Amino acid sequence: NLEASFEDRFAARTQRIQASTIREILKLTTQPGFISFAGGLPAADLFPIDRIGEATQRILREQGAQALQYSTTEGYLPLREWIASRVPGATPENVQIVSGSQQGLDLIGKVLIDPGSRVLVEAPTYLGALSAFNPYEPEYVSVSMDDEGLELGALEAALKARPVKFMYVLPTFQNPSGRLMGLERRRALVELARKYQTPILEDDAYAELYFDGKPLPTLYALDHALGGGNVIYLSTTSKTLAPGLRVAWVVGPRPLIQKITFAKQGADLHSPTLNQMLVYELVRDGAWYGAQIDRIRQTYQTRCHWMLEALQQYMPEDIGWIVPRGGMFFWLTAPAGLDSLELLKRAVEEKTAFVPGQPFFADGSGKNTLRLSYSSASREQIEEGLQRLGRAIHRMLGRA
Ligand SMILES: Cc1ncc(COP(=O)(O)O)c(CN[C@@H](CCCC(=O)O)C(=O)O)c1O
Repeated sequence: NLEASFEDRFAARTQRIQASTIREILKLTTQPGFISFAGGLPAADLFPIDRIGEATQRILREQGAQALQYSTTEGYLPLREWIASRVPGATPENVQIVSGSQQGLDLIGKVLIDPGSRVLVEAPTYLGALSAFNPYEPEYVSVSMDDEGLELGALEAALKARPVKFMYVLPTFQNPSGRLMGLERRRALVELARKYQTPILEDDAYAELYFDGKPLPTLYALDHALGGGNVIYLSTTSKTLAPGLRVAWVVGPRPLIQKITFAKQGADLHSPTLNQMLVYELVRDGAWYGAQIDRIRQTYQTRCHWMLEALQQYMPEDIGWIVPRGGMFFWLTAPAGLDSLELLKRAVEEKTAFVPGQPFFADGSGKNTLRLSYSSASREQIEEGLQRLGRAIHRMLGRA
């Protein structure tokens, strides 16, 4: 029949389009009584719903026609000006608003990756970036990490071996490992990237979610101090306001931003006008926005501590983890033989879930790793969910 014949009609590039593991698990976890640690879902109890209602009403009252009309592809100018004012050396012409940083990843892939282009990524890296880049058929170069992030020796060897189109780096509370790259490593990385004239795509989704100490300078800022032009910076309001608004931005060299703007014209014309105006209304009040982010930081630090206690109590001793100093995730490593995909099946039987680690590795490794998110779990859910997970792991490791 005609419907079935679509199976033969798909473009060749769709061979590289697979379901997102996170999105697929998300669907699973809507069953009652299910406790999921899978999606990096920001704490819904912290969404500023009343303030968003008031601001939306005000915008519709005072600028309704503009808010509901088509608008420019580049994005709402006052918001671009606000973003540029916080990025060293940036003007609004360096800023493109995108519908979630996920769209930023897709558009950057679309304008930079040819079939066979080498794209350098961390091992592990954010699986959503791999999903965005895959249809453009890159050849990934996976580079190992130590406690601080990318190992620069391995990185230089890879850059020396063959030309790389760009490197995708998450220096601040890396997804999924939670790692934080220190200042010296950041400086050395930026210098290395300039030496090999290989642009860095810096994905800074979790920059504001630090628990202690001061935020470190972005790779973009460090590169700007050396003359600029070699870092593309991605950030989003998904973790500080609400992911459902889909408002994020790319800051980068003007020729690239212009190309992304043209690509976006062909993708969705522009990001939602009302949402951009709403985000601007919220962030322009620095006192409120700063307090909002403080609330989020304190909540995640508390939930992170609860999960750490539960891990110590319920995990077998041969399960290792990295204690994050910000962000949303614990990254667990099990004994080499344990397959976390198999573990997920047993965990789901116990009505709990996490993200198996293998989809975060471009080189197919990482079977024995898993990612847990604490950002939207209560103390009881963390306690109960980790007990369930502990039982599943003990059974798999063949212990009572
Ligand atoms: C490093 C990094 N870059 C981009 C994104 C996408 O965020 P946007 O909401 O598109 O701005 C994210 C969001 N990742 C979350 C949310 C995924 C949400 C989902 O697929 O349901 C996660 O890893 O669970 C990220 O961690």
